Amino acid sequence: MTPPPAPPATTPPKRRTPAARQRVAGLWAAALLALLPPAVLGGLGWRLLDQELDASAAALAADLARLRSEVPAADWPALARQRLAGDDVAGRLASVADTDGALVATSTASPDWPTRSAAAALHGGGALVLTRSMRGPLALGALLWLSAAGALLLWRRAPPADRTASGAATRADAAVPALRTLIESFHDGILLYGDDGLVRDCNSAASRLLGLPAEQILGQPLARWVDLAHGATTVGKVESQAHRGSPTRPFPCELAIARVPHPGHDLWSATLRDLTERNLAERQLQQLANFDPLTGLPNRALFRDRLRLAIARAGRSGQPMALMFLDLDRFKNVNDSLGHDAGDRLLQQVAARLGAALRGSDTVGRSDLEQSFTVARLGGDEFTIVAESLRSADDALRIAERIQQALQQPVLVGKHEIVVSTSIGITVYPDDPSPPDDLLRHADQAMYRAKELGRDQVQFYSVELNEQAQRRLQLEGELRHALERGEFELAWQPKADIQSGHISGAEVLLRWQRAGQSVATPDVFIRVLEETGLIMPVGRWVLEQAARQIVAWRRAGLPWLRVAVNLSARQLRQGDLVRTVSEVLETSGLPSAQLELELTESMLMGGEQHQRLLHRLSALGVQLAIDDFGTGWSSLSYLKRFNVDTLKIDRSFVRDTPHDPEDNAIATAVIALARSLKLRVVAEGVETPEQRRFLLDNGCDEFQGWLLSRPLSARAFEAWWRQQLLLASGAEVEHATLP
Ligand SMILES: Nc1nc2c(ncn2[C@@H]2O[C@@H]3COP(=O)(O)O[C@H]4[C@@H](O)[C@H](n5cnc6c(=O)[nH]c(N)nc65)O[C@@H]4COP(=O)(O)O[C@H]3[C@H]2O)c(=O)[nH]1
Repeated sequence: MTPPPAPPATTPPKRRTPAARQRVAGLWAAALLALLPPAVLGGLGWRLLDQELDASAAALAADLARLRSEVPAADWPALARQRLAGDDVAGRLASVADTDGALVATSTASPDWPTRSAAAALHGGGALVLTRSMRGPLALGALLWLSAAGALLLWRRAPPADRTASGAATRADAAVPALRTLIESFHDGILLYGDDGLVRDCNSAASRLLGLPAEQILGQPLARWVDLAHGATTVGKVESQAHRGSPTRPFPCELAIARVPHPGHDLWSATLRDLTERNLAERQLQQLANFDPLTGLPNRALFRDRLRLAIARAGRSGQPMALMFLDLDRFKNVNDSLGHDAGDRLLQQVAARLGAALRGSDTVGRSDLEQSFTVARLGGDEFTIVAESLRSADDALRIAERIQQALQQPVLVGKHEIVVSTSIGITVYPDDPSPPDDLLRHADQAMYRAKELGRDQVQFYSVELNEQAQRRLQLEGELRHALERGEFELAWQPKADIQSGHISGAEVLLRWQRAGQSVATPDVFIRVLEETGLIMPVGRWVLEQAARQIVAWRRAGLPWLRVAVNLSARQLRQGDLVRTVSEVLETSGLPSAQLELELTESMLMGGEQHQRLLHRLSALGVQLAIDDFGTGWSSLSYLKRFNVDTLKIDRSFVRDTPHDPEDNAIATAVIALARSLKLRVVAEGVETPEQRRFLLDNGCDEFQGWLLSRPLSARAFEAWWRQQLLLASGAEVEHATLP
C-alpha cells in the first residue's frame, strides 16, 4: 500500500503565543544590551581620541611656535614643513597657517575618511590644524559591537541548559550521549522532524517499526510512513496507521506528536507505538468474552445482545422473530459413556451442522426475504437460534424441522457413530411480547415440554407451558427445604427368592410427604433433585436412613436384610461416593455385604473414572446391581469389566410376559446372560402369578413387585416382614400355595 501524500506542512496563521512574545522581548533586550556597552565605550573612546588630538595639536603648535621664535622668519616655513614631516604627525594631516591666514606649511599625509580635526593657535600668531583619520578606531568599535551583539544574541537564543554555568554546561555536554542511549533504548519509535515535515533524526526502534534503515528515513517526509490525519504539527496523541517496509504494509499505531524547542527553529517529535499486538490481545479478549471457545459460536453474553437487537428490529419491521432453544437428547449418555472429549467433538459437529442447516436464504423455502439467524451456545448441550424476518410461526416450525433433519444424520466421533436428536422449544415475538430474558425462559420451558413429550420433538411456548414452568419453580423451592423439614421418607419394597418366596432383600424408594398433600413418588421430584444437585444431600440421607433402619431391625431381633439403594449419575460424578458409603457403613454398623447399590446401565459407561469408582465400591464389599437392564446402552463388555453382582430385568419387559413374545425373548435373554456371567438376576414389576411362573421357569433368581408387596412404610414393612418370617418358619405350606 502506498502511503497517502504528505499533508502540506503549513502552520495556520497564529497569534503570537506568550512564549513567542517573550522571545521577541528577549531579542530586544539582547540587542539593547549588545548595543549599549559598545556605544558607551565608543563615546568614551571618541572623546579620548578627541582630547588626544587636541593635546597633540596643542603640543605641535607650541613646538612650531618655539621653532618660529628661534629661526629667522625666512627659514621658518622650511623648518615648519620639516617638522611636520616628522613622525609625530605621521598619518595625520597638519596644516600651519600664518598670522594672516596664509598657509605656511602642510604635511604630506592624506588621512582616510572619516576624519577628525583639532585646531591650536600658534603662540605669536598663526594656527595649526591637525586632522586625523577615525577609520581605524571606528572599524574596531564596529567589530567589537558586532561581536558583542552576536554573542549576546546567540546566548539569548540558546536553550536554557546552555546558559548554565560552565560546570553545568560540561555536565550537559556529557549527558548528550547518555540521552541518545536512553532514546535508543525506547521500544517506541521516535522521529524528529522539522516544520517541513522532513525527518531529521530517528531512533533504531523507529527504523525497526518502519522496516527501513535510518538512512532511508532521514530527509524523507514523515507522512510517507505515518498517516497524519490531524496534521504534522498538531500536538497530542491519536490512534493512527503507519506503514512498514517496502512495499509498505499498514499497521495500527499510537502516534504522539510533541514540539521540541530548538535554537533557530522548532522541531517536532513523533512517537510511534505499534498497536498490532495490543489490538490482537483486545480482539482475543473480546473473542473470549463473547464467543464459546469450543464451538466458536456466540456465547450467552453476545447472544443476549443479539436477541435484544433482533427484538428491536422485529418491532420496527413488523416481521416476526423466533427464538429457539435446543437441547440434545441423551447427551449426558455420550459424555458418560464415551468421555468428555467425545462429548466436546460431538458439540462441535452439532454447531457446524446447525450453521450449515441455516445457511442460505432458502432455509425455509423462501427467497423473497433475506432471513438472518444467530446461532449461539449457552453452555453444555444447549443451543439457541434467533431467526429473524419470518412470515409467521410456521416458518419457525419449518426451520426447526430442518434442524432436526440435519442432526439426524449420524455423527462420527472418533470410532463411534452417534445419532443425536434434539428437543426444540420455540417462542415467537411479537406473539409472545415478553422482554428478552423472559423470551429465553419461555423457549426453555417449551424445550422442556418437548423433552417430556418423548425427545426429538418441537414444542411452541404457550401460557399453559408457562404455568407448568412456574409449578416447577415452586417445586424446586419447596424441595430445597424438604430435607431440613423432614419431609422425605423411605418406602420399602421387598424382594424374594422366586422359587421359595423367602425374603431376600428390600429396595428403598424415596417418598416426599408435604404437609397437607398426598405422598409424592420420585417421578414428581427426582429429576428436579438431580438437576438442582439436591440429590447429593438427599442421596446421602437415603443411604444413612436405609442403613440405620436395617441395623435397628437387626438389633430388634430381625435377620440381616440386604437393602438396595438407588444411585443417580450425579452421585457418581460429583463428590466422593466411596467415602460417603464407607462413612455410612461405619457410623451405622451395617455390614457392607448387606448394602446393594442400584445403578443404571449408562452409569457404567462413564469411562475409566467410573470403572475405578465402582471397583473401589466393590472392594468395600458392597453389592452392585444394574437397574432397568435392557433399556439403555446394554453392553456386555461393560458387564464383564465392572464387578456387577446383579442384573435387574426392567419392569417394562416383565409387564407383558408371558403374552408378548418379544418381551419374553428379552426377559429370557437377560436371564441367560446373567447366568452365563454368573450374576444374580432379579425381575422387577412382577404383578401376576403368570409372570412369576414364566420367570421362574426361565431361571430367574428373585422377583420384586406388587405380587409380593407394594412399597411400604418402614413400620408397615416390618409388620409384613415379621409375618412372612413367621410364615416361613412355621408354615412352608403357605409358600407352596404361592402360584
Ligand atoms: N407398575 C408397577 N410398579 C412397580 C411394581 N413394583 C415396583 N414398582 C415401582 O417400580 C419402581 C422401581 O424402582 P426403580 O426401577 O429403581 O425406579 C425408581 C428409581 O429409579 C427412582 N428412585 C426411587 N428412589 C430413589 C432414590 O432414593 N434415589 C434415586 N437416585 N432414585 C430413586 O425412582 C424410580 C421410581 O420409583 P417409584 O416411583 O418408587 O417406583 C418404583 C416402584 O414403586 C409393580 O409391580 N408394578
